[in-house]
Amino acid sequence: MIGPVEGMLATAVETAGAAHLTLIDPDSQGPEAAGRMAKAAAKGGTDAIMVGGSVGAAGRALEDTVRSIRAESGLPVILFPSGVSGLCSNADAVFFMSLLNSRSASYLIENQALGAPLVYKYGLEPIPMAYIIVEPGGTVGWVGDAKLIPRDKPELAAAYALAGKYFGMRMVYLEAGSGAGDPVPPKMVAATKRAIGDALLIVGGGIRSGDAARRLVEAGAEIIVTGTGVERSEDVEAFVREITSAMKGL
Ligand SMILES: CC(C)=CCC/C(C)=C/CC/C(C)=C/CC/C(C)=C/COP(=O)(O)OP(=O)(O)O
Ligand SMILES: O=P(O)(O)OC[C@@H](O)CO
Ligand SMILES: [Mg+2]
Repeated sequence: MIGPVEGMLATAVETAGAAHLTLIDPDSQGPEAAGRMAKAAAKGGTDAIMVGGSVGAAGRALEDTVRSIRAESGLPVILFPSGVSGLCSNADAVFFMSLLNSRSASYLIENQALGAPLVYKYGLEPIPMAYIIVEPGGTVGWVGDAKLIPRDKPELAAAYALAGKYFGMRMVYLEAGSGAGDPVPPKMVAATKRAIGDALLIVGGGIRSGDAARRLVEAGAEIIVTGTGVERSEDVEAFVREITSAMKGL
């Protein structure tokens, strides 16, 4: 069943051609700074805030960060958990993902099995998502024990993505890893989108400019994620505006 946050993202994609998500890692700054970043990102045209990190995004810092972001930005918060400990009760939704190219049962199904009762108890909206990590993969590739998709093998990304769609996942996330030197190649994005049809394609990792975001959306990406660029920019509103104005309404 499609919930309100997923519905909002689908509508944003329908009306503007693409949506933008800002990733905030609770381990990178305190709750107040996270709230300020989210507020500026909202002014810059981001559609929702993802909260997570591969290491240390848990407990009180996670909850306080989510609270501050919701209060300051008024945007929905989607958890992007590295495991069960990345869940908390005061967010709106969770990317309920399986890392399809992991070698570890822990990231394929175990965290999800242990987390599912909490998602239910907390009343979080689960958004079923296939998570696929492409070279270079960064910290998340290592932590998630991923058999990284080679950058010159778009057909492998497309095959994993189609498997996810056949499992019923309505979103596919192609991830190059936070801070990647280059984003996922546009050819891989195009091949993946061709394979998954009406499932929504999210692309993230190493996207630092409006041009890069536009190239990915032209190739078939529907949701663009930026994390490091937002964390590092002096003027978050201007940075997010550069990305969103380049990729929306094409
Ligand atoms: C659905 C539930 C309960 C768990 C899913 C568990 C899975 C499949 C996790 C995938 C592997 C993993 C470690 C994901 C982490 C996702 C994430 C928050 C990545 C980005 O973090 P950043 O903070 O940008 O990167 P750094 O860690 O490099 O800072
Ligand atoms: O930090 P960046 O490189 O923007 O990557 C964001 C996201 O894809 C990481 O999960
Ligand atoms: Mg981080």
